[in-house]
Amino acid sequence: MTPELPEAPVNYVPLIPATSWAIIDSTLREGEQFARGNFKSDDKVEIARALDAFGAEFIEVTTPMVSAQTHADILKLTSLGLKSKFLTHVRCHMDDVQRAVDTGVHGLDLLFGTSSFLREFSHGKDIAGIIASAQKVIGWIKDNHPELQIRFSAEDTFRSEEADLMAVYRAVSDLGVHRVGLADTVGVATPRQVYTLVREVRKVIHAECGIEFHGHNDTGCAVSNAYEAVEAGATHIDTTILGIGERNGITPLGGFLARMFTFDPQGLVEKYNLELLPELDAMIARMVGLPIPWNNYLTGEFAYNHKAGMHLKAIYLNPGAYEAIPPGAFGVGRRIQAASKVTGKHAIAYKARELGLHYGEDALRRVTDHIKALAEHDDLDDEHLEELLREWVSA
Ligand SMILES: CC(=O)SCCNC(=O)CCNC(=O)[C@H](O)C(C)(C)COP(=O)(O)OP(=O)(O)OC[C@H]1O[C@@H](n2cnc3c(N)ncnc32)[C@H](O)[C@@H]1OP(=O)(O)O
Ligand SMILES: O=C(O)CCC(=O)C(=O)O
Ligand SMILES: [Mg+2]
Repeated sequence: MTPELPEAPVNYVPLIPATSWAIIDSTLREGEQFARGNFKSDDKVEIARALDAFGAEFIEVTTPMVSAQTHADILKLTSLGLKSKFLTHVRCHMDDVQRAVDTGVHGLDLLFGTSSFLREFSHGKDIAGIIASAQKVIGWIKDNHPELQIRFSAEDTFRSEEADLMAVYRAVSDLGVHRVGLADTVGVATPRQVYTLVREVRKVIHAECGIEFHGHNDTGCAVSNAYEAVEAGATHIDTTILGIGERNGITPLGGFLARMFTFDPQGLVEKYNLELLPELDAMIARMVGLPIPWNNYLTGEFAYNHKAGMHLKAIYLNPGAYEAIPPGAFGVGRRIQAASKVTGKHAIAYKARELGLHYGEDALRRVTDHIKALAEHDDLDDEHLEELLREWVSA
């Protein structure tokens, strides 16, 4: 139990219990499609182990069709004996599926683009052709590998005709898939669209069928859309560490968990080793050769930086005044930036007390104003602040 966790009121029932959804982390699939996502075999093992330690329920890996090395890497990953279940993302094609079934994965994530863009420019099949391929491929898997979980996703869902989508989802549900996927492939969906469509899809699939959401971040809605999907009844959310993926990526693991934490903190603590998130983010930043963005959810350098005097007064009394999520729950700390021009007397008094110094009201006002004036163009560093507080206490 994380000590800083906010206490839930007695008889509190979480609005969205963490038990209602699972993570499919796709750092090893969508993440490989990121501009700098060129993971070596050892990197893949490190990522899989880290996700497993974190508690990710599923890890999605690239299709073995990519290369002989990728095929060998999947075999290696699935033989690690991890608790996380591996899924491989394959085209709805017999060659791909036959190559994938013996890789030791728990399931196959099939997809077919259903929008007019992808029907015309990607694979050239109409809706009837997509359904016919799905029947052939899913039928073969069911007959030959009934142990495998099957998911079927309509790629570019949110630019597809609703009637087409419903026909496809109904057909694959009738074929007995375990999950259907909605993919916001170009990141164009709004939260309301996601909510509405998930509800509609729920009506045409069988009762046991899960619903997965995969959302790109082109218009900045990847986290909100994943949240709306869950609120509407989605059972699985695709994430990647730091959100890496095609173009500007997908729902980031940290961002999604930050969102969901606010509904059921205890549930998240029970499911995941949340305090490992900084290590996960740092690991991927290192592998892709980029810094963690300064404003990254939870783990960005300034995600828990407090500066303004009005904030600092309250933060010292109760950090919850200006923090939705206690940083300790995710293994990060807060930063108090007390010696800037926007500081106030309460923050300065706290800093002084930390040094064992006590200021009367007038002296506190004077030293605060002096610090604010000195910091007009740049903050004072800790050393300078301490020196000044010691000097002015007797002045
Ligand atoms: C939105 C997404 O992220 S979808 C996932 C994207 N992931 C990948 O592309 C995985 C990495 N890809 C690869 O290594 C290669 O593209 C491979 C091995 C899959 C295929 O390589 P190639 O045979 O050289 O084909 P190429 O990539 O140029 O073209 C894509 C082919 O897939 C077909 N295709 C596209 N979508 C699907 C689908 N859902 N199901 C079946 N076939 C499909 C296209 O029709 C095209 O085949 P064609 O040449 O017979 O028309
Ligand atoms: O298979 C899926 O559901 C998602 C595929 C994908 O990466 C996308 O559509 O952006
Ligand atoms: Mg994608």
